[in-house]
Amino acid sequence: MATDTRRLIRVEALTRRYGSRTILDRLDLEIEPGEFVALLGQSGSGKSTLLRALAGLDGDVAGDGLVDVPAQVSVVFQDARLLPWQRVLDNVVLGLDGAAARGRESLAEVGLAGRERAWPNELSGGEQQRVALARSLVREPRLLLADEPFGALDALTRVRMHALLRRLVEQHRPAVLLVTHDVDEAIALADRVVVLDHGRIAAEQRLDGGRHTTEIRAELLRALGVTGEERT
Ligand SMILES: Nc1ncnc2c1ncn2[C@@H]1O[C@H](COP(=O)(O)OP(=O)(O)OP(=O)(O)O)[C@@H](O)[C@H]1O
Repeated sequence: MATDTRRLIRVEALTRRYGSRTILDRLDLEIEPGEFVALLGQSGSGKSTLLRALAGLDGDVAGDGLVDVPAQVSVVFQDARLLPWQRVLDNVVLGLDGAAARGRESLAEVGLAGRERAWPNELSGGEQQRVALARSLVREPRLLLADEPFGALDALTRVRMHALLRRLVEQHRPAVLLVTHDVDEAIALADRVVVLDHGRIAAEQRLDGGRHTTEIRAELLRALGVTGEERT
């Protein structure tokens, strides 16, 4: 059988403009199947714009370039975006016919077995994000896009969610693009960290165990424009 050498996700010379402002500037990015890429960048650097482009959620935005992504893409946002009038299980399998059993399995995977019939407002913020993850994973995405999914959670819940996400990704092996403000979160979770600056890639670091993470962290912070004095 011929080896499929295609890259799973390919962005080439991607440009996006809002009015006269160029937000993404001839950006190139490739993500391998199953690779976990974290995207860092100062506020306004274009992270969410890139994610929206990959999700196909920016239909009427001006720009050009190539976006080549697989058909099965799931997106998780900072807020869980559950439908308040649908029970937890119905939120997970929304739009999928005959998927209740798979939905239950997904809920069990995120630690919410037994909460299928709860209403979203009966769940904590962290639990709602678990439901959002279950909703994504039940669709078996080849690409999982996550825009600061843990940004609104407390530190302890965030650490738990990191472990959960790592486990789910190991099991389901989607490629992941995670937008985050948190350098340590990026280092903890990703195979590769990419820093965006004014819509271009300013730095890239692989977490393949070859180098010490303190060194990688310092380089990422430098690329983010954090001065030595500000570093902790
Ligand atoms: N719909 C829009 N109309 C006009 N300008 C927009 C729109 N969406 C985003 N922008 C602008 O594009 C720039 C990049 O926004 P984007 O949300 O991609 O940045 P970001 O890196 O995700 O920032 P943050 O970390 O603060 O979420 C910002 O300056 C923003 O004001």
